[in-house]
Amino acid sequence: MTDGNLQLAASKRELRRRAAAVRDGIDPARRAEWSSLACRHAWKWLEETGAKSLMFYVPFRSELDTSPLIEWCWKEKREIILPRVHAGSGELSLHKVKSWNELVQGAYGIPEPAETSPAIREEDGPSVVFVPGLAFDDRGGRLGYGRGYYDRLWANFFRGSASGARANTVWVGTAYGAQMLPEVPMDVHDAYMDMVITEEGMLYCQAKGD
Ligand SMILES: Nc1nc2c(c(=O)[nH]1)N(C=O)[C@@H](CNc1ccc(C(=O)N[C@@H](CCC(=O)O)C(=O)O)cc1)CN2
Ligand SMILES: Nc1ncnc2c1ncn2[C@@H]1O[C@H](COP(=O)(O)OP(=O)(O)OP(=O)(O)O)[C@@H](O)[C@H]1O
Repeated sequence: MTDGNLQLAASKRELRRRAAAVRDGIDPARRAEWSSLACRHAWKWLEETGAKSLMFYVPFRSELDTSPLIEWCWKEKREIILPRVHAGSGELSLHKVKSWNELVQGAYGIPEPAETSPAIREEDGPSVVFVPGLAFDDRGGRLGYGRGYYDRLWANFFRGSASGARANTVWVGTAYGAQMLPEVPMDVHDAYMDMVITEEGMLYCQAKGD
C-alpha cells in the first residue's frame, strides 16, 4: 500500500465509525417514519420506470428498511433478487426470491437465500440495484462496511456490460438524509450510485466517477 492508500483506508475507517454512530443514533420511530417515506419515493419512481427485476438487500442493524417496498414488488409480480454472501471470496451471488420464507440466516446474521437456491445467470441480472450504506454523497459516492461486496458486484456488472450484458442497470443508494455527507472519500474501485433515495426524495447523481 502507498501512503495515499493508507491514508484513505484510515480516513474511511474513521468515517465508518462516525457514520455508524450517526445512523444508530437515529430514534427508531424516526427511522421507521423515514424508511416509509423513502419507500414511497422509490415506489413512485418504480411505477414510472416499470422495471421488472429489482435487487434489494435485507435490512439489518439500523439500515433503511426497504421491506414494504419488497412486499409491494411481490404483490405487483415484479422479480425480487437478493444476495447471498460468500465471505471467503468476497463475492455476492444473486438469487430470485418469492417470499421471506425462502431466507435463512447468513453471514453477519443477515437473512439470505438458502444454499439450495440456484444463482441467476449474469444476463438475467436486475435492472435496478438498491444498495445499503453507511454514508453517501450527492455525486453517488458510497461508504459501506468495508468488505467491498458491492464494489465487486459493480465491477462484475461493468465487465458484463463490455459484452453488452448489463450496461443499463441503475444503482440506487438508499439512506436517511442524515447519512448524506458533503464528500465520501472514494477509491478507484469504489462503486458510484446513479441515484440516492432518502426520506427527502430522489437525488440524481452525476455520471459515474465524473
Ligand atoms: N443489509 C445488508 N446486506 C448486505 C450488505 C449490507 O451492507 N447490508 N453488504 C454490503 O456489503 C454485504 C454484507 N457486507 C458486510 C460487510 C461487513 C460487515 C461487518 O460486520 N463488518 C464489521 C467490520 C469489521 C470487519 O470487517 O470484520 C463491522 O461493521 O463491525 C457486515 C456486512 C451483503 N449484504
Ligand atoms: N472490484 C474489486 N476487486 C477486488 N477487490 C476489491 C474490489 N472492490 C473493492 N475491493 C476490496 O474490498 C475492500 C473493501 O473496499 P471498501 O473499503 O471500498 O468497501 P465498502 O464499499 O465500504 O464495503 P461494502 O461494499 O462491503 O459495504 C478493499 O480492500 C478493496 O481493495
